[in-house]
Amino acid sequence: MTVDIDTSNLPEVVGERHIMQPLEELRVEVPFGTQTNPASFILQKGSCELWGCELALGKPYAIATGGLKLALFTWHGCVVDVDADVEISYTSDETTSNVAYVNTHAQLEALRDEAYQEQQQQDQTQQQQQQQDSMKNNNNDAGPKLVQGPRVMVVGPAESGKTSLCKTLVAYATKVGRTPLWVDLDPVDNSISVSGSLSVAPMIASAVTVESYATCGIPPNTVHPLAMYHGSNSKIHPDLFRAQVDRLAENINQRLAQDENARSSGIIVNTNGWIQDDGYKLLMHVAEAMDISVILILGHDRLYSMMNSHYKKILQKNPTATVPKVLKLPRSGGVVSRPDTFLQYSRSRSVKRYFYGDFVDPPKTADTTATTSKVPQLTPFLLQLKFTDVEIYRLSSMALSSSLLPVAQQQTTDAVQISRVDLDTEAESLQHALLAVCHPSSVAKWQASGRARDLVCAGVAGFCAVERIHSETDSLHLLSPCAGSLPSQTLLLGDITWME
Ligand SMILES: Nc1ncnc2c1ncn2[C@@H]1O[C@H](COP(=O)(O)OP(=O)(O)OP(=O)(O)O)[C@@H](O)[C@H]1O
Repeated sequence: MTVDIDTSNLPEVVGERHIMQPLEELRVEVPFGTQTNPASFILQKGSCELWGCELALGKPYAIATGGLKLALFTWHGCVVDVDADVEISYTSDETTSNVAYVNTHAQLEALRDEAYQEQQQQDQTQQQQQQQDSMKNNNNDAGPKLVQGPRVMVVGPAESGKTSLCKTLVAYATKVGRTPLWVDLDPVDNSISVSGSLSVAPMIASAVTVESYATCGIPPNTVHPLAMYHGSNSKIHPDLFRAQVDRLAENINQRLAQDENARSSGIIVNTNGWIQDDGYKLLMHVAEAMDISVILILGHDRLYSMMNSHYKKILQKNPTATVPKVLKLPRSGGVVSRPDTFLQYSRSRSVKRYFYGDFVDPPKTADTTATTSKVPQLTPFLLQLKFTDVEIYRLSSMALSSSLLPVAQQQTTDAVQISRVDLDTEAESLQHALLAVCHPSSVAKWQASGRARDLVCAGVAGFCAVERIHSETDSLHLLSPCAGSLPSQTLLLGDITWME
């Protein structure tokens, strides 16, 4: 049934106008372009949202370099203008997946409410118990059991809409005042930090914006993510991945133990699209390590059946075991696969955004002739360091295939290894490399234990990019997000390079 959308008193058309019926979605693809030719869209009437994040009426959203593949969805109908060199744009009414996602959010909300109330009751009982104990002079130090909100993991093949679903669930949750942790375990295309990392960020409503959802995940400087450097955006090292996930899970538990609102809000985990063989094992590892309570599978029957029967077997052996609920969700018909060049630009944009922030309006000055074009939000600095001032370690994995080991023997060396880069002979190979700067505390821990995983499975202080190598003066120029010396001299190297 079509509804009459009131198109009276509309402002002048900006670009192309789209009049959308309730429950329709405008799907837009814009290629990467130049900064002088930004893509913009504006909601002229009604209401609509980008992956759960509502657009403000009459506000132009400009994306400096284009490079968009997005969907604007309306519950009640709207008028949207899109001003861009669009590759393709069309309206679709096949949006049952959006309805399924909002229903999923409602079910998660019920679990969050339950967790919050249970925690309140438990705290009350605990207080009463403590009062009684103090009257009887009993010293019962057993702490209360921490009640957890839903721990959700989104899985599915590559380009099935996992990231978009995570964004939607995060946006809906923060809109109603929740503060879930958003975990991104996709080093190939990370929404929270630069690509090549595994990361987690505590989400709040102000960190969910249309501009950042349209390009990456969160606007710079709103929330402070914890990022571990996996070192590659083209492949996943299973041992390193497992070790980093375990440590992330510990960090998440520590954080949630301190923060009651975040605990009841739960976590939302985005995974990578590796679902076959070792990839499947890694997913099961994540589910166990992160104590996942709900697994959402995007349109993949085989994966659904494999996971379901895995947990059924566990329950058959031990009927009291706690296993996650496995749910299948429809995949949106709008999800598109991105060509390699698009992905490369998109990764490069996420690194550039790390150093320069978003493009924002220039500060207002009395000079009326001053430029009005957008300027980068942040200013990175160039550090010049001697080779002797830094220690650079390459991430590597020493995992031996079981076929290379004697029968029934296990590998004795730690599979997570690092090797020092000899700057006297290998400096040239660092050109444009992205380096992770380690925290002094993790460097100290690693030096005391000698275990590489103490260094690589810790959150990094930040990232630097090698701008130039001066072999004649034995020095290198690093682009750093802030002025002053680096927090530590120990840097991690993967296979990611970046140049402006
Ligand atoms: N409904 C939609 N309409 C148009 N484009 C969409 C829609 N949903 C998702 N997309 C786009 O499709 C692409 C793939 O979606 P998304 O990143 O969510 O998938 P993914 O499963 O996380 O992919 P990957 O496994 O490669 O990280 C993205 O560019 C996204 O912006």
